[in-house]
Amino acid sequence: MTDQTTTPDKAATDIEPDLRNRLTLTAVGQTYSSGSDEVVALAPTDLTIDPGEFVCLVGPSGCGKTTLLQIIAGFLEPTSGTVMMGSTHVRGPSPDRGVVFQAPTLYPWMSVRGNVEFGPRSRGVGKAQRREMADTMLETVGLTGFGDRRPYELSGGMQQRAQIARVLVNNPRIILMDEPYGALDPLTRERLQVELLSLWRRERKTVIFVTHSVEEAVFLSTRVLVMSARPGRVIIDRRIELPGDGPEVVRSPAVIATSEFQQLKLELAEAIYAAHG
Ligand SMILES: Nc1ncnc2c1ncn2[C@@H]1O[C@H](COP(=O)(O)OP(=O)(O)OP(=O)(O)O)[C@@H](O)[C@H]1O
Repeated sequence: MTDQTTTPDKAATDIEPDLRNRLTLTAVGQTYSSGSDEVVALAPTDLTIDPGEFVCLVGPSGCGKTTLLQIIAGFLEPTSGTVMMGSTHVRGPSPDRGVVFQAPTLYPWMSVRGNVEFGPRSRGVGKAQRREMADTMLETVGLTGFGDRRPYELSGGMQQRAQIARVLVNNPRIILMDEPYGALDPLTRERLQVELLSLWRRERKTVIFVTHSVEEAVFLSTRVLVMSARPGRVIIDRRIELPGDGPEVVRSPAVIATSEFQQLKLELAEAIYAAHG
């Protein structure tokens, strides 16, 4: 399956750059069937995400966060509705939408650099160029000097950085992250959160990030979507603005101590608690 442009190519290239990277979900729903059982994981959902947004998805366990992310990634075709990336109908995975999972999925038999080179190599990029691309990305995520190591020689946090480099090297328009820091210790997690914010500022990508932590969601995002218990649907769509925010500013963990942060965290935590039903 590959993505399909539903309008002529010319129209697709004439479209405003911002709209080309806009993600639009229309009545997207998912029902899983196994035997005679049916599970409505995601109720029909309408959603628009603009380029450069940092959106966090939170909600009770089993409310369909991963399902929604997998549909946007193109790993899962929804049982109803459509996903559009600009004027292109999402019908399968694409390097345009890079995915970072909770458990790093690096190939253990390859070096770290080999893992990062994997995407460009599959696209036929020559050896010298893909090596340069990989080394640049490893530098971006703070792994200069670790390219020749095997993934198992890296710590969990370093493996997550390598995974992010492997996604970024494909220059995706959207980065989808499914609880990427869930398994990390609190200090590493905080460091990687700040690194991610700094990367997001520099690269100007759209990020969609699933987390169970309301604090993580408020700290990272420009927008939080709260989902209800099954069948999942978006019940709160909240813009996040914190003291000191600005187009070039990378938030510091110090913002967590502000009353504005704590107030937002409380508001969203209460909504999630109520969403448990
Ligand atoms: N392949 C599948 N077949 C059948 N049911 C599934 C499948 N995948 C997910 N489900 C069900 O769909 C619902 C939503 O699952 P999903 O993994 O999207 O939730 P989630 O919000 O990401 O959960 P968690 O926060 O626990 O990771 C759950 O009830 C789950 O059991």
